[in-house]
Formats: sequence, C-alpha cells, structure tokens
Amino acid sequence: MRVLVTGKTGQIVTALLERAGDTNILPVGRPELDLARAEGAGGLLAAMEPDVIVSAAAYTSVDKAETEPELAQTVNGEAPGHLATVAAELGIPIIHISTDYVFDGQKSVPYVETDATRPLGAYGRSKLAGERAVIAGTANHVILRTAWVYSPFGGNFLKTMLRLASDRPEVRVVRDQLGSPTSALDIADAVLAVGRNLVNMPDEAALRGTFHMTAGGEASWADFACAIMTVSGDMGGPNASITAIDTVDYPTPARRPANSRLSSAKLAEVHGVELPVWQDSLCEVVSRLVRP
Ligand SMILES: NC(=O)C1=CN([C@@H]2O[C@H](COP(=O)(O)OP(=O)(O)OC[C@H]3O[C@@H](n4cnc5c(N)ncnc54)[C@H](OP(=O)(O)O)[C@@H]3O)[C@@H](O)[C@H]2O)C=CC1
Ligand SMILES: Cc1cn([C@H]2C[C@H](O)[C@@H](COP(=O)(O)OP(=O)(O)O[C@H]3O[C@@H](C)C(=O)[C@@H](O)[C@H]3O)O2)c(=O)[nH]c1=O
Repeated sequence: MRVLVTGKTGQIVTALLERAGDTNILPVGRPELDLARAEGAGGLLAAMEPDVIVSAAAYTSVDKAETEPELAQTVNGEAPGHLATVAAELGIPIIHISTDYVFDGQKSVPYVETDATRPLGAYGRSKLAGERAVIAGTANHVILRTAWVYSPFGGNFLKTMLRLASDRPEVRVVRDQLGSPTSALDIADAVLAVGRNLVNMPDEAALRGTFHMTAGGEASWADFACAIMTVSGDMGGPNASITAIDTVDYPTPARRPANSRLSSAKLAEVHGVELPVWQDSLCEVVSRLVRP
C-alpha cells in the first residue's frame, strides 16, 4: 500500500514513518507542497501514485491562529478540499485528520460523531471548514477526529511539561478541561489499519464518514501533567510539582473546550480499531525523551 501523507515533520507523519512496516509512506510537504497554495497540486500528487491520501498537515498553533485566522483558514479550511478533489480524480480514498476543537465543550459526556459542532476559536473553525471541504470533495473519505496528541516528535504538551519541569520546581496546569491524551504512535497504527480497510473494501460505504479516534480513558491537562511527572521522575527525568488551577487563572488568546472527550465506539465497531488507554502509551514516549 502506498500512503501519501501531507507534511514532512509533523507528529503524525513522523509516527507513520516509524510504524509503516511494509507500507510505503510518501510524505509530501513544504516546499514542494505548500497548503497555503494547494490548488494545482494534482499533478504532483498523482505522480506519486498513491493508493490512499492521508491529510495530516495543518496549521496547529491554536493561540496564534487567533491573529492569523486567514492563513489558518486557507491551510486547514480550504487545502483539504483540494486534496479531496485530487483523491476523487485518482479514484482513491482520503483520510483527513481533524480535532476535538470543532466542539464547544459544553456537553457533559463524551462527544459522538453526530453531535453538533460549534468551535470556540479560529483553529477549530478552520478545521471544521476543512472537514466540510473534504465531505464536499469526495464521498470516498474518512475524517478522523483525534485530540491532545503527544509523541517524541515535534511540539506538544508533554514535551512542554518536561521542558518547563527541567528548569522550575512547580508548573501550574488547568484542571477544568477534560480530554484523552493520545499518542501519535497509536494514531499511526490506527490510520494504517483504516487505510487498509478502505483500500481492501472500496465499495463498503459504512467504512466511510466521520469517526472519533482518541485513546481510552480521560484526564484533565493537570492529571496528564501529573502522570508525565510521575513517569519521568521514576526514570530519573524532570519531576516538577504540578499545581492544578482553573482555566480563568491561565488566560490564553484562544478559548478551549472544557470537555474534549470523544467517544471512539464507532471506530471500534465499524473499523475494528481501538486505541490503548492513554496511561498505557505514556511510558514509551516519556522514556524516549528522558533516556534518549
Ligand atoms: N497536535 C494535536 O494535539 C492535534 C492535532 N490534530 C490534527 O492532527 C493533524 C496532525 O497534527 P500534528 O502531527 O500534531 O501536527 P504538527 O503540528 O506536529 O505538524 C504540522 C505539520 O503540518 C505542516 N504544515 C503546516 N503548514 C503547512 C503548509 N502551509 N503547507 C504544508 N505543510 C504545512 C508542518 O510542516 P512544516 O514542518 O513545514 O511546518 C508539519 O509537518 C493536524 O491535522 C491537526 O489539526 C488533531 C487533534 C489534536
Ligand atoms: C503550557 C501550559 C498549558 N496549560 C494549559 C493551556 C491549555 O488550556 C492546555 C493545553 O495547552 P497547549 O497549548 O499545550 O495545547 P493546545 O495547543 O491547546 O492543544 C491542542 O492542540 C490542537 C492542535 C488540537 O487539535 C487539540 O486537540 C489540542 O491538543 O493546558 C497550562 O495550564 N499550563 C501550562 O504550563
């Protein structure tokens, strides 16, 4: 299977390269493919002869998007539509990665795929526009909404916590936003499994559509930070004290959902894909960072 993935340096593309096995991962990103100028990318993508496209690259700076909403909208809202159109022309499926930030977080239980969306910020709005563009571009799509991605690669909350803990005794972290920290390595395994299903069952309509895809279990950002410190401390790495605070005491340019929990039951039922409980994947990532 030849999997064309957008982006070259992102967490998910790097994890896909690591977990590929006998799958051929074909990363394409800047400078050859700039998603701010994705119209006309059809020839480049077609020449790579993919069996499936994974749309993973995105403008992921949640706070910065508040001051660059047009760029976020072009990259996250419009480019996925161009990719979907190319996939349709090539007669292949597209897997598009989206986010929990399409929801407003007001629900008191985990979100399911049919729940109404209402993004709180520019990043979430741009990602929702991208979902809609993919749906408009081809019926042969899977949208995978994930959340709170961490890995040994790129930038993420886990790496920020280890960095902060290495030069201060205390880190203050919000306790009133809930979600499921999800390892990019587990996401890579799941994306490859979904890709195989789509390629092997081209006429199976039930495999297409929108699915939630997060780790099992739930946590607040403060819980996640505490777990990172415990695992890191046990390995001789940084181990700051975590002080749980309220979101009002940690002002940020973008508002974030209080409830980011997603139910991944549909993915398990339809694709037979289930990600591990988040605590089970944490050790591997922390160990790679504190004992490189
Ligand atoms: N990180 C998270 O917590 C979550 C992420 N997601 C979604 O998952 C997907 C992957 O995220 P993740 O791996 O964390 O992303 P990263 O932030 O690690 O990497 C983003 C990637 O997108 C590329 N990119 C950004 N702008 C452009 C552009 N204009 N043209 C081409 N490439 C570009 C970057 O390339 P370059 O190196 O050139 O900058 C980089 O490879 C995204 O769609 C994101 O919205 C969903 C939920 C949670
Ligand atoms: C660094 C830091 C953050 N926080 C808070 C701020 C915020 O509410 C929460 C998470 O912070 P971050 O800014 O690291 O995470 P953020 O960029 O909001 O992460 C999001 O990224 C995008 C791409 C997604 O799609 C989401 O699923 C989600 O993972 O933790 C603290 O309370 N203390 C701290 O020291």
